[in-house]
Amino acid sequence: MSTRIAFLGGGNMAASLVAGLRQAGWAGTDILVVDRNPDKCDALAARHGVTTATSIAEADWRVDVVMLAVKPQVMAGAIAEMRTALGRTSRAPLAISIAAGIPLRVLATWLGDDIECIRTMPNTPSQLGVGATGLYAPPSISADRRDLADRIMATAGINVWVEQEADIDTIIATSGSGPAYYFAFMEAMIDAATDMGLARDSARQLVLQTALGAARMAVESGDDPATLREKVTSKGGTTAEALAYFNNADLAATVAGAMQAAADRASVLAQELAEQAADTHNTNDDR
Ligand SMILES: NC(=O)C1=CN([C@@H]2O[C@H](COP(=O)(O)OP(=O)(O)OC[C@H]3O[C@@H](n4cnc5c(N)ncnc54)[C@H](O)[C@@H]3O)[C@@H](O)[C@H]2O)C=CC1
Ligand SMILES: O=C(O)[C@@H]1CCC=N1
Repeated sequence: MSTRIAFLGGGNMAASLVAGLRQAGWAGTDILVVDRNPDKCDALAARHGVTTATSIAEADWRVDVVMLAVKPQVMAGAIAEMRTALGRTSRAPLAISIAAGIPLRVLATWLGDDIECIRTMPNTPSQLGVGATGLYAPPSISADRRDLADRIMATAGINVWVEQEADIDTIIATSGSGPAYYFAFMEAMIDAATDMGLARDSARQLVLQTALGAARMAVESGDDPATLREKVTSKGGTTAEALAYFNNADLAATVAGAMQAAADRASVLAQELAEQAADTHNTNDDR
């Protein structure tokens, strides 16, 4: 029997994962996207032939897996609505969270005892099947359910499982947010080349193809990035000058600082959401 997957939230990341699933041959009729924005639903239905619903309450939640794909700040409310709607169905789906900064202990308070959850951190290149996803499952999750999550996320690209949930914050800072770092670098190079006199379109073509070429070499050549860098760098040549400039500006420390800032933000989000979950719990207890 086929596995039915629902996406709670049909935004950027859900759209990327749906594209990966469809490209890998997952049937559109086995994918439900629930998003309150009808434009998102219409676009995904037209592009990928998936079933959609604009109301959590009215969606058909007879599914095997729910991908938790709304923003962290609105997750509690969306799950609460889903829980009410799920009350009508008999089987509890496996939840797979893709949200940054919501620990499993917080998700568990929102999901309830009967819905197990696996935490993942994908990235937007999933839409081309070249995504990178980190995954963590608590020891209580069965091998079958881990395999199911692995199979779903593998349609997006590579999977890296971690043994500790805390490592997910490092993955957020590395591959979750990572595409944006490379895009920012591309933007800066395009601007610089344009300022130096190239037509913007020429600068754009050269920068993008260079990024693609460098990434493919790093993945396909078998050499590590340091070796590949050395092969570009002629003694007394031009690359050495540029790299010395980066070193003087302490590029490595800047990158490390940026990644730490991303991981710290995930911790702060987790703290805020844990407090919110405790408040909700206390309010319910007071009733
Ligand atoms: N964008 C990215 O590169 C990545 C995002 N994530 C995670 O994915 C999650 C979603 O992020 P994005 O897709 O970027 O956000 P987004 O804002 O593009 O998508 C969220 C969607 O949820 C919908 N939504 C909000 N409340 C709803 C409700 N109550 N019922 C139904 N739909 C509702 C919105 O209409 C929106 O389309 C976040 O938790 C984020 O941490 C994870 C990895 C990478
Ligand atoms: O910026 C964010 O919070 C999300 C998580 C990783 C990428 N985008």
